[in-house]
This record gives sequence, structure tokens and C-alpha cells, in this order.
Amino acid sequence: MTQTIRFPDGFLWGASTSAYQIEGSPLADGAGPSIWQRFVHTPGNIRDGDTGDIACDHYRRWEQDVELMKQIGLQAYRFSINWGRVLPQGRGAVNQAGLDFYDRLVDRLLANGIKPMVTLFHWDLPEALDNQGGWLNRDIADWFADYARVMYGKLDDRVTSWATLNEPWVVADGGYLHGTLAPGHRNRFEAPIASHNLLRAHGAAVKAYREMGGKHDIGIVVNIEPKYPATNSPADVDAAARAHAYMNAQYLDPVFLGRYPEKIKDVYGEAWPEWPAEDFELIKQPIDFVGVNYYTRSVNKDDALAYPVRATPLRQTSATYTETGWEVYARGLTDTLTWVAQRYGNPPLYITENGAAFFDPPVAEGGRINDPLRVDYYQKHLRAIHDAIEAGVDMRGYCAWSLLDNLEWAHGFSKRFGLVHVNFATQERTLKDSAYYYRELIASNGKVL
Ligand SMILES: CO[C@H](O)c1c[n+]2c([nH]1)[C@H](O)[C@@H](O)[C@H](O)[C@H]2CO
Repeated sequence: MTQTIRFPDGFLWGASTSAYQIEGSPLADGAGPSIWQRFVHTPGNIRDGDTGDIACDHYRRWEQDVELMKQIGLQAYRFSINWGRVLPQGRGAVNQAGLDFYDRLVDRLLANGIKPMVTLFHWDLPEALDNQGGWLNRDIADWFADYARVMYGKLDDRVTSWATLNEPWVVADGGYLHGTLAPGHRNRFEAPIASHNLLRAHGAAVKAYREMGGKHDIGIVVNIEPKYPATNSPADVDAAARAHAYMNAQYLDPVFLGRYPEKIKDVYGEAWPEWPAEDFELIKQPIDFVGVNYYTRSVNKDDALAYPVRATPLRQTSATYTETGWEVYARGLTDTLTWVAQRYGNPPLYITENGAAFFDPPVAEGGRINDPLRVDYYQKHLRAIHDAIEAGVDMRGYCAWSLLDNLEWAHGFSKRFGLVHVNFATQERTLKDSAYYYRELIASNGKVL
């Protein structure tokens, strides 16, 4: 007999996006360019030469998109602020038109009973700050706190959920070590510095919020990918531990424990600096929640040549893989959530991103888009979350990635994660079957699982 699944009363059901991936109009109405402007217009960086110049045209179609959220029955909408739209130079003069865009969006969400969940930084660093060293300049912690204060001042009377950063690991690993994301650096000595300054900036923004008397929730969003050893050999077990320290513990340990995992020095070796003790006092500001972005797991084999973790993920022969090459492994989400709960004192958790890119069929007669693999992915992962809740994890909500098909960074528009299909030639939106499924899930608080 299948178990009747019940999520906690008040469990929040939402969907997520990010500014650069959906807004378009990156330079409209006084906005300053982000590092992505230069990166996407550098040939070879983005598949098919796609850019965020238009993307989902959300900057102009935002009212229509709020209607879509209402149609799906979203209770929350997680979105990010384009820092350069509000502060064109990253610091100093405020661009009122940019601030007004987010002000209107928040008001419209609230008017439709949708809770705004705001992320201050989702990778689109203002170019002007990158020209001053960006995440490599220790002053960025203050620059970020000043920007955060502008947003708190404008929106904290209505926004009750703030996240400082989205996935500092991706910024450091992709933007500074492997160069696959903006600003496109490939420097093993820069990566830990950028990563550490991201965490310092997080701490400075939380401290600023508390100092201004902020009474709502503020937290951080991290990607977590559980690392399993390919065999129980000491070499593979240690390889998985290095990979775990590098992608997972490197972020929440400083935030909650005020220190890095010891294994991180084994990962970076000579590239790992010593940090001033006061940095950890700043990073370790108490937070109200952790946003967990979960997509997949990895099974790791020891590999001396695979810098920096010296571990190689092995493809699992009997598994389903998504279009981004990620194994569908819902059990990894339960393992992830129980790990966070056990290691950091069971903090309130939101799934701030979870979803999959599968090849979607074209819009069928009657406007239906049948995406059974995505429905199956959501069903499996929500059941995994429910298992974590049963195990005592303090789960507060879930945001599907993503509301709309959007610019999947270096993949361009080739990878579609949306509950809603976007025809990028016409900007027509079409709810996929997964959106209708999600609507039922929300209406029944998960009972249809
Ligand atoms: C390693 O990071 C996570 O796998 C991850 C996956 N994703 C993310 N992080 C980002 O937060 C989104 O902007 C991406 O669009 C989304 C889908 O790729």
C-alpha cells in the first residue's frame, strides 16, 4: 500500500530563476554591464553564440510571467537581483529605474499571494567591480554589504526572505579555476581567494542586515552534491572525501563552524593560503536558513591527475541521465539533507533549486508539452525530501528549477529546465505537463505524490 505523503502544514512551494538567465535588457534604463556581458560576447564561451541580451525578455514581460506563476499556483518565487541594474558601477550612485523594476515585481508578487524570495547575488557581478579585482579584492565584502543595504532599505518592508549568495562554489570553481563561467579565469591560486571573499561578503551582508535591525530571514544558498566512493578502497574513500570537502563542506563549515574542513588543504595544496582569524568571525554570522540546490550525486574514483580534488566521477551504467549529463539519483537528496541536519544542528532548510533538463517534444496539438521524465524527476525527488522530513530534517519549502526555460549559462538555450516552455524566437510561453503536475502537488500540499 503506497504511503500517503503529507508535507508539513505551511510547507512553501515555489519556483526559481536568476536575473541574467531570464531578464534580458542587460543595459536598459541605466543598468551597468555585468561580467556576463563581456563573457557571452566573447566568441566560443557560449554554445551557439547565445547571449542574455534578450533571454526570456522578462524585464519587459514580467507581468505576464507573474500571471504564469499564479496559473501554476506558486506560493513563492525565488529570483535574483541584477546588482548592476541597481548600482551600475557596483558601488555609489543608485539607478532608480533598476530599483523600481524590482520594487514593482515584489508588489505584484505580493498582490498575487506569492512570497518573494530574493537572492542578492546569482553570479552577475558588475563589470566595474571586476575591473577593480572583483572577488579577488578583499574590499568586495564591503562593496557587497553596501549593495545589500540598498536592497534591504528598499524592499525589507515587504521581502521576508533574503539569500546573500547563490552557490559560491560554482563562482570560484567555474569563474576562477576552470574558466567555464564569467569572469573566465583559469588560476588555481585565485580560486580559493575568490571563494573566501565570497564567504566574507556573505558574512558582511548578514552583519549589515542585523545591524540595520532586519527582522526577517536571511541565509545562503549552496549547491550540494553528495560524493560516494567508487569502491571501499582507502584511495577511493579519500578521493570522495576530498571531493566532498571541496564542493560541499568548504562552504557550510565556515558559515556554521567558523573553520574550513581540514581536508581542503589536501585539495588545494600550495595554492591554499592562510586566512586571518577575524575573517571567520565575519563569515560565521548566525543565519536563519540554508538554501540547498540539489541536482545529482557523483561516484568518485581516485585519480591523481584530476586537479584539484584528484577524483574522477564514474558514470553509473544502470542510471538515467539528464541532458546536462547528471545522474538522476533522488536518494542522494535524502543523504544530503540528513548530512546538513546532522553536521550543522538541523537548521531550517529550503530546497532552492531542484530540476532537470530533458529534451522536450515540440508543442503538441492543443498546446500540450508532454515531459514525463521531468514529472518523474520531481516525483522521485519530492519523495526523497519527504523521507528526510520523516527522518527529522527541518524542511521548510521547495523551489523547482526553473519557472521558465532560460539561458543555461555556457550551454546557452540548449538545456531546458523550465516548468514553462519558452519559444525564444517568439517569446511565447507554454506550460509543460510538469507545470500542471506541480500545480496539483501544490494544491494538495504534496498528497498526489
Ligand atoms: C553545480 O551547481 C548546480 O548543479 C546548479 C545547477 N544550476 C545552478 N546550480 C544555478 O544556480 C542555476 O543558475 C542553473 O541554471 C542550474 C541548472 O544548471
